[in-house]
Amino acid sequence: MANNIPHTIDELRNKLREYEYHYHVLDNPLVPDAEYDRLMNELKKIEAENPALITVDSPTQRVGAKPLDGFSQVKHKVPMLSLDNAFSDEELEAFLRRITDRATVNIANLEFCCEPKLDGLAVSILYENGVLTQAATRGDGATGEDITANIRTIRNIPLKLNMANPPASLEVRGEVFMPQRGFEQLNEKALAKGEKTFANPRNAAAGSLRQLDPKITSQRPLVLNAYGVGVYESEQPLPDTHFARLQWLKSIGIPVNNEIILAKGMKGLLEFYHSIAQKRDSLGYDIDGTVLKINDIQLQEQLGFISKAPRWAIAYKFPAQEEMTVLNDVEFQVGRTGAITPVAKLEPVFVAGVTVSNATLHNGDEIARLGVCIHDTVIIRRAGDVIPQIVGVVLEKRPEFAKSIQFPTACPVCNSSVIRIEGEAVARCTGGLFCNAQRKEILKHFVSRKAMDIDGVGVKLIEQLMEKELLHTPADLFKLEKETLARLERMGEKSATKALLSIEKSKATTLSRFLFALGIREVGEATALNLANHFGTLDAIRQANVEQLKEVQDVGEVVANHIYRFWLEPHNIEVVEELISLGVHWDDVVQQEIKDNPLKDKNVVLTGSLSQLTRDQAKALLQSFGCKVSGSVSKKTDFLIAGEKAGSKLTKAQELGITVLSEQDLIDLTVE
Ligand SMILES: NC(=O)c1ccc[n+]([C@@H]2O[C@H](COP(=O)([O-])OP(=O)(O)OC[C@H]3O[C@@H](n4cnc5c(N)ncnc54)[C@H](O)[C@@H]3O)[C@@H](O)[C@H]2O)c1
Ligand SMILES: [Zn+2]
Repeated sequence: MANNIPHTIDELRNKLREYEYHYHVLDNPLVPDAEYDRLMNELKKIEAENPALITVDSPTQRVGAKPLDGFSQVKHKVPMLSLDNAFSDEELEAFLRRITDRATVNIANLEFCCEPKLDGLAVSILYENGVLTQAATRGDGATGEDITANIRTIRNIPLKLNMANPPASLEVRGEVFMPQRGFEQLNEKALAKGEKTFANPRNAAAGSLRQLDPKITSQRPLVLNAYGVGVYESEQPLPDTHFARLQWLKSIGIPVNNEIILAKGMKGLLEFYHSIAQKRDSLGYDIDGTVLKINDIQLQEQLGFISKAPRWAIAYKFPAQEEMTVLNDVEFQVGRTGAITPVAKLEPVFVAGVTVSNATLHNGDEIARLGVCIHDTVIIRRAGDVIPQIVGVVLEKRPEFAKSIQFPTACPVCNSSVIRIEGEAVARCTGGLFCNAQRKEILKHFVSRKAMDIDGVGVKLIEQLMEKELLHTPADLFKLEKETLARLERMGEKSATKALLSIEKSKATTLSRFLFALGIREVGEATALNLANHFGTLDAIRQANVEQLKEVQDVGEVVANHIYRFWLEPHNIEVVEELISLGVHWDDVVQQEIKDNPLKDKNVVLTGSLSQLTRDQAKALLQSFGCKVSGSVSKKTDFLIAGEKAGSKLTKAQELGITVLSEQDLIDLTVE
């Protein structure tokens, strides 16, 4: 066994170095911090038990990582250190005990400056004679990267100190981080452009600050909070407590965090820790714990440093928000609107205080973006009240038997086909009228006032009937019998009669109400009316292709596709035909006769931007004169109406020799 230790230690150290490189240098961690911390603790334990094995280059003895090649290097005059960690009250007590071992103080009265531990990256900013002249990352603590140009782009960092007699040099130390809102917006933009997103705000901040092109940094929402002073040269001495120094920094224009307070003894430290933990979700920026520092600078100096951290401060950390676990399977759930959501079935894991065994994967794009497979080890993030999410895959742990995730082509609930309309992230079950997952919403909508207007059938009754398996599709409503209804809870003879009467009455309806009642996605009342007026009969609507559907006012590509797909699903047709055979009827819409005019029956295309009419107004105007308005220019096109900045359609029309009219021409034609 003993022989095994050096081997284990080497492996451990190499693993830690690899993780540090990816985290500190590439800003792209391979594993969650919790995993890194576990390995680090293990190494510390082995080294504590075998002090002879400690080497100067062990990860326990060093800070961060070497600076990246692309940047010039900055040597820190005063080393930039790390912090010792505590993860429990016992570890915090041990820290306090180490202080009393070295200094005669009464802990109960010892004052600490208590600060949130901001989750970004440490920077050093040098002001010479009041002017910002240099900025650097922490790097390996001795040497950092020159990021002066990038730091100058951060709005809350003054380029000049706000004071009369500035010190010859003042090195401000602090954390640059990205507030959550900015992080979300940045990721949304990246997603929209199909670019890589950041797993968390810390990576986003580090990746944004360590850019070779400061223009990119300037577009990133970064913020500085200062937490200390490094080099200081001036005739004026600095205040003699840490807290007073922070106040002074604030007074000369350097931003300092507002949550910082003074507290005494173990009790005071714990109170701060718990109150900040409570506020954590509402701060608007990520913190991963508290930093507790002895306030008296003289005592700080007396205590000094151990290898890579001061003895007078500790980071008391919160439980990790990111953990890793195995993705056992993916289940596809069908929502009330037919949206199909992949749900990750996880090996249960404890994250930020709760056991997590499910996480949302959102949609097919998200699965592709993550590149996640079943049996992968994944990184789970649970921040605040947000549903746990998979933010990354630990590729080095992918087993050979990992298998890719197949998005279903048929609905897992009703077996209707699943489609995804171009430009939409969500895939949906098309069996709207038939699908059990969607039936409650569909039925509620079907009976509603502006649809079939069945006022004797409310939500409670629908729920009861569904529970008793008496109601699956809207057609079942028309098969209900009085005895069945009367036997239901809170129903009785009278309500049953009333329900049946209003069901009977609803059979005489209009085409537009019926269309609206079918609950086709994005077909609201107005669209249903336009469809009915345009096509006149249900059969005509059923037979229309996407191009023909797009001729209807207010119907664009997406809506046309929803309507078209609805009729492609045989289950929907079954229900509609059943409704009709059960007696639902309407009069076909009589289409108005349009008087002869130069525009009647012409094929017209609109392009460019109009100044007097909106697109929809122009379309409606043309239709009222009997035009067919379509989206693309072809040989069949009679007129092209071209507004400002018309592009390829105009060129094509000119090539085909098609008459081109201006917006004014159109108005003149229609006024006469
Ligand atoms: N996931 C990985 O692969 C991986 C690899 C390496 C390191 N890490 C993580 O990095 C951390 C270790 O890095 P570290 O050495 O920078 O230590 P640290 O982040 O735990 O603590 C030191 C840092 O805290 C920051 N800080 C925030 N608020 C502060 C305040 N008010 N006062 C003083 N400092 C404040 C400073 O940037 C300082 O450099 C751990 O959380 C570890 O899990 C993760
Ligand atoms: Zn379905």
